[in-house]
Amino acid sequence: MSHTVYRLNVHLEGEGPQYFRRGAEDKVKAKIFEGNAKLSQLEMFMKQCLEESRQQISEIRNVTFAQLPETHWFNQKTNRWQKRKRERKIVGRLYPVLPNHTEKFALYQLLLYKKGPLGWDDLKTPPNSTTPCKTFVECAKLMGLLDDIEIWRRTLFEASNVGNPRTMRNLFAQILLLGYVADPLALWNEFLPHMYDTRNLRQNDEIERSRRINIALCLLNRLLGHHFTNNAFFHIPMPENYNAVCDDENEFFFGQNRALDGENESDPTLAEFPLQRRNDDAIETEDIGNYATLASYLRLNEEQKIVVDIVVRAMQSSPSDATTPRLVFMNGAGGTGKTFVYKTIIDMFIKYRRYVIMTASTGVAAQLLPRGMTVHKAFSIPLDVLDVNKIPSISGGSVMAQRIRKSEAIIIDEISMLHKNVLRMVNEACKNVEANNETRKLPFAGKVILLGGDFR
Ligand SMILES: Nc1ncnc2c1ncn2[C@@H]1O[C@H](COP(=O)(O)OP(=O)(O)OP(=O)(O)O)[C@@H](O)[C@H]1O
Repeated sequence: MSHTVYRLNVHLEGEGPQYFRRGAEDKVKAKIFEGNAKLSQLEMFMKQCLEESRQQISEIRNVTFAQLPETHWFNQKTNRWQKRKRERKIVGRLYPVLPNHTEKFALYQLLLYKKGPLGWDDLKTPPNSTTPCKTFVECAKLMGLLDDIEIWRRTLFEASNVGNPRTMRNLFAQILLLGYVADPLALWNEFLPHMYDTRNLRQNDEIERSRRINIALCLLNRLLGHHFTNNAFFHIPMPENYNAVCDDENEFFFGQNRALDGENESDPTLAEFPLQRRNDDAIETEDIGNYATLASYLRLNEEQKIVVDIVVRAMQSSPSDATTPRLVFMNGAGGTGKTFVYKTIIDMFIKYRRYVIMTASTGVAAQLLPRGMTVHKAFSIPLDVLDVNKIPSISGGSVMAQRIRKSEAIIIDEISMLHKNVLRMVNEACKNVEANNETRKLPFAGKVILLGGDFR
């Protein structure tokens, strides 16, 4: 190795790291409140540049932040950059910043470019100007350092010739998630007319326009939500009345809402909202008794039918009925039809509108299952499963808790690959979110548990 790499932290104003020994938290907190917090390496670089400019000398003023470590080192004791006495082979590297953290990414670009910045405002001031821009993004754009948006503009423009609002939103979400767009809001605003349905919309009807735009925002938020993020993360307005437009719970258990998603021919934004809600009481009484006539059930072989029968019988019985088994294990070598059984059960559950959570021990296995997710994700299982004192932290009002509470059955595939503590934690998660005191005492809060795997 020829050079040593010196890593440098990039942060926005007031977000610099503060290092302290355990026990000194209060001291550090007080200093921050007094405005006397220790300056970070970046802040000290800018401060020393300012000092040099006042003294009319140029030493570190001639270099960028990333070049600084080649000639200087940061003395932790004095909290200042100091000139190296001996020449050393060192290269400075800024810790990378993801482009979707737009302001920080713009700052990162500016730091790579600008030599001897005199402060935050100086960093925001383009060359040949004396007035700082409002944001780093604005400045970086003026300086031509952020031009990645062009490729996405062209992509969306091309798509807008043929795409309907739904496909445009899907594409837009993909671009946000994978394309690292520097200014998502500008892109959204530019293509907004293509993101919601404008058919039969009178030109002056602003109320109706806002309603449709809000629905488009809801649907975009939901698309992003599938990837654990939301509009706000990309600086795009959050929708109003999200729950009235998107019934996420319904979608999670029973699949896409046709009124919202099934439209190739018609756009969802024309649908009447809020949607008519299902009557949950009616669902509870829906009869699962004639499941044996379902086409998917009839395709099962005798052994597969036994498993499905046990699961259905358990669902039809009361959770407190100790005579009916509720904890089912399906053992079978690879390719013997376990997934086929899960799929049949899921089809059945969807048909009879009963709630089930379908999981597998690994993401790859989960992908093969309808609506599959990993056990860790479904029950917020901590990574360190060996710690017997750990329990999943699920807040009672969270979406996750509601899903678990509603579910009558839980399927876990590839069980042989899971540590026993995971099952313990699933059991605890079920009990912790259960509202009924009696069912809470039962294993897995009385839910039907189907485990499948191959222990050979
Ligand atoms: N009753 C059935 N009727 C028709 N095809 C079936 C039936 N059961 C299983 N199959 C088919 O057999 C193949 C293997 O089944 P499946 O994927 O369900 O096995 P598996 O036990 O889940 O395997 P693995 O453990 O490797 O995931 C699949 O193509 C599936 O469609």
